[in-house]
Amino acid sequence: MRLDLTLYLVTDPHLCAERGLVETVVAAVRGGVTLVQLRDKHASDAVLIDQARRLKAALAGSGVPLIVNDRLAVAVESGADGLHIGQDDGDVAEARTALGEAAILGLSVQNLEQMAHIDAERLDYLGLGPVFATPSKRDHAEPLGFAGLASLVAASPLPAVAIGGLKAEHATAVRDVGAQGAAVVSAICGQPDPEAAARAFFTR
Ligand SMILES: Cc1ncc(COP(=O)(O)OP(=O)(O)O)c(N)n1
Ligand SMILES: Cc1nc(C(=O)O)sc1CCOP(=O)(O)O
Ligand SMILES: [Mg+2]
Repeated sequence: MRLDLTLYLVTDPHLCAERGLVETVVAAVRGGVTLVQLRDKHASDAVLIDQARRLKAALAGSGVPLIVNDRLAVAVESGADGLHIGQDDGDVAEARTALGEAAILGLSVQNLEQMAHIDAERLDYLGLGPVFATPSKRDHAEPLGFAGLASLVAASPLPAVAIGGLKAEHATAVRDVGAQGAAVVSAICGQPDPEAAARAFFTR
């Protein structure tokens, strides 16, 4: 499936709870979200597989791929379109072998040292962050700011998406430093109108 990093929704189980995971995602896709990541740090594999299957069904025909955060087994078992892993989430080569060549595989990069060691041939994109401090990820690295983001983008051999504290008002600045787009949790999840919240990234 085609990879478009323009507006990447990363779900949060608590922020999506009131409206519901599937309904939140479907509304956000109506608003222009181009990629969706199922992220829940505490759910069991069985629960995540069920959620991923329901999201895949809801996204059918939209052209928007579904990525699973962290769990290779869940991505494979659920038939998701890809996997996003961090620096400590497992081996890129192992993930690529298990997922197959057609799957989308993303990796988090927080600094230039990590960038120097990426396995670019087996990856499709990088997630660069956090740009700003954010309560959505308690254990995040030192914020990059836009200057730090620009340095990482310049060093990246792969398409890159910025993440961490990003709101609609940052969409232009993210693209100005050369990133393909913004990945967001709270700017869409938990907003009273996720469709309008997503659309705002295209109108500012
Ligand atoms: C698009 C995107 N970029 C970065 C991350 C963070 O991944 P990671 O560092 O593995 O942290 P967790 O999300 O697993 O807490 C991401 N999920 N998505
Ligand atoms: C999942 C995640 N990863 C980050 C990183 O820096 O790698 S920051 C983050 C959470 C982003 O949430 P919000 O859009 O609400 O700030
Ligand atoms: Mg991770």
